[in-house]
Amino acid sequence: MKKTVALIAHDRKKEEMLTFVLDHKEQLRNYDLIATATTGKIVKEKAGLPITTYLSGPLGGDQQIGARIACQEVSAVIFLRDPLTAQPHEPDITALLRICDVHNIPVATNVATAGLVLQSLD
Ligand SMILES: O=C(CO)COP(=O)(O)O
Repeated sequence: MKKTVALIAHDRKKEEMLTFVLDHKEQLRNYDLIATATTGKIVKEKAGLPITTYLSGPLGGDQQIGARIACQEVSAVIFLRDPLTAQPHEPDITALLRICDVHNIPVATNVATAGLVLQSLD
């Protein structure tokens, strides 16, 4: 069974996420990808990778992905947070990071770490 990798990026990090995905496209094909709505739409349309999307982060998407993590269904999370902008759904973001720690799931919050996490998944 394929491992599942979650991709999430805040608005000012979406371009960085797209560049990361394009740079790692062949490797990412090996995984079932899941994402919050807008991040997933960009990955699907601009990188052409199949991806399952949930709600947008502010509407509950982080919590939906968190639920999958809690069910042990996600192998790694790449979450490019915007550290310079306050988010209305900050509690959901904190909860997502917390649930990764609860279940010892690797979570990368910048592209440098994301590269290392992907390398170690194979
Ligand atoms: O807000 C997000 C994560 O907290 C991301 O949601 P979108 O991918 O829908 O922009």
